[in-house]
Amino acid sequence: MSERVVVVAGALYDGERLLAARRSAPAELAGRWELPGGKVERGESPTDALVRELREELGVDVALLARVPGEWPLKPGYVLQVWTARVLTGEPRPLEDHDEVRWLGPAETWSVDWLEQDVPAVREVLRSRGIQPVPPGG
Ligand SMILES: Nc1nc2c([nH]c(=O)n2[C@H]2C[C@H](O)[C@@H](COP(=O)(O)OP(=O)(O)OP(=O)(O)O)O2)c(=O)[nH]1
Repeated sequence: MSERVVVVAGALYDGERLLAARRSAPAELAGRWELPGGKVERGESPTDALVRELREELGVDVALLARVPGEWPLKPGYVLQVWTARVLTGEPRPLEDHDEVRWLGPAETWSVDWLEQDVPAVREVLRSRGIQPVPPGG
């Protein structure tokens, strides 16, 4: 039986602004926006994995703040878990898997083309921050 793959992602905040990252690969996801992160490796804790992924992908050291309640299905066998975080050192830049990063103020949250599977997670991130979750297109 195949194991469930946990993908961990960061909702990085700078004040009220949330960081979105545009994927450059694989082809079917390229151009769409996501919360940066990656797969938890065998023997690694989800939080260690997230700190590692954000260092590799964005060149930043982060402090994780809180787990956003819930988890969201991605492709079959994959689930997404999200933590809010803030940058301790570095300025996020796209080093791996992404070709652009953007800080989004509350009114700009839905101005990027999020991966469909990320939309409920982003909505929950906003709710956990006490921001009225205006739906995409709303
Ligand atoms: N990081 C991340 N991945 C997501 C999100 N939404 C979503 O469907 N995915 C998918 C894309 C990938 O198929 C998978 C995560 O893999 P990844 O490629 O980011 O992870 P990784 O760095 O550990 O992978 P790898 O390149 O080492 O294989 O989950 C999201 O918000 N963040």
